[in-house]
Amino acid sequence: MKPYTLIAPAKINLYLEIIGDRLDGYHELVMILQSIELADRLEIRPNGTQHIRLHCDHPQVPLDATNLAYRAAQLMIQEFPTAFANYGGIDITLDKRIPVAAGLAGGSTNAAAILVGLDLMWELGLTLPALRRLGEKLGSDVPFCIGGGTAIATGRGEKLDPIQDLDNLWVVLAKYNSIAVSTPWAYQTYKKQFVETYIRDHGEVLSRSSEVHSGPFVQAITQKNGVKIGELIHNDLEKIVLPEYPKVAQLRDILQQLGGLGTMMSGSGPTVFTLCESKIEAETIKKQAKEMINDPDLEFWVTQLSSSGIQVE
Ligand SMILES: C[C@](O)(CO)[C@H](O)COP(=O)(O)OP(=O)(O)OC[C@H]1O[C@@H](n2ccc(N)nc2=O)[C@H](O)[C@@H]1O
Ligand SMILES: Nc1ncnc2c1ncn2[C@@H]1O[C@H](COP(=O)(O)OP(=O)(O)OP(=O)(O)O)[C@@H](O)[C@H]1O
Repeated sequence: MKPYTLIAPAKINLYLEIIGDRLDGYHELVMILQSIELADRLEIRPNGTQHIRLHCDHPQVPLDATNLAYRAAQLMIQEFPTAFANYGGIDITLDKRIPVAAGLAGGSTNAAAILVGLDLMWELGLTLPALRRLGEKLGSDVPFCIGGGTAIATGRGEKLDPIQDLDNLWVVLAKYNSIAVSTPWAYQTYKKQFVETYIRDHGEVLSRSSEVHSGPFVQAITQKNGVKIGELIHNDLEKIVLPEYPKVAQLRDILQQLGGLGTMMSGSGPTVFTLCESKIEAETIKKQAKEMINDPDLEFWVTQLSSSGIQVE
């Protein structure tokens, strides 16, 4: 049986609005999710044992059952015991290029790659909706990561509506190596600061329609209007993460001053991105920011928006 190599792209959030509280402890969201070309590579091969073995030399990546790629393989074994009995265990080798705990869905895209890879290796013939339903069990960002591209995500992030792909723009990403943000912490703090206060003040749970500008945002994407997109990017979690991490707030300010179409934190952070019209513009902003901040802890990437989800090499 042949091994498979999977390309698992990261995502950025172009838009993240928290519109409500949910009984299951999650938040109701309206998001625009966007794949980027920065990607991890995962190789899966049958190992002739009854076990999942994960190999990765990145110091921040766990190798046990807390790894989302490992959990995705466990889920496939549980859902398809006959295929597992026929094909046996797998070795997963993860080449981690997406920064960890960065707001770029690194773990989620790895999980998505394992679902897609085992579907192929075990010849299951699962449809995209079926793969996405499996992905939901692993995390809110996983369903998006399977198909990637540009999508409107609602619910807790798992309900997806595709929109026109926005693959003509470039992006500069910047992240302090020593700063990692926990997604549960960001949402729990949001809940304490905004949702619970709302309940206290209004006597009812927070539930609003998308108040900011997701409608105009979708229109700007359809028109491929980079300037408008840059003006309308929005992330409610910035209200939580930026005050807690002043270095990230300062990085965001500096990148914003340097130009591009728009600058924002991705997801629960702490990665900050600037959207650009061209690669040259992105490289220039990266160079200037590097000179201005001059901190070896700060890492930059220049990459392009992508219309791809998980790809088989
Ligand atoms: C920040 C984003 O990455 C933006 O795309 C996502 O909203 C989070 O996606 P994710 O990491 O796949 O999230 P999950 O693994 O499903 O949940 C992690 C934690 O985030 C919180 N969470 C997540 C999604 C959501 N709609 N509401 C939440 O409150 C919950 O506390 C949950 O325990
Ligand atoms: N395959 C994986 N790759 C990276 N981290 C993983 C993986 N599996 C589990 N983890 C753990 O999950 C934590 C969050 O890592 P991840 O890179 O997925 O965060 P993130 O990009 O902020 O996620 P999201 O954007 O979906 O909220 C890490 O601190 C790490 O311990």
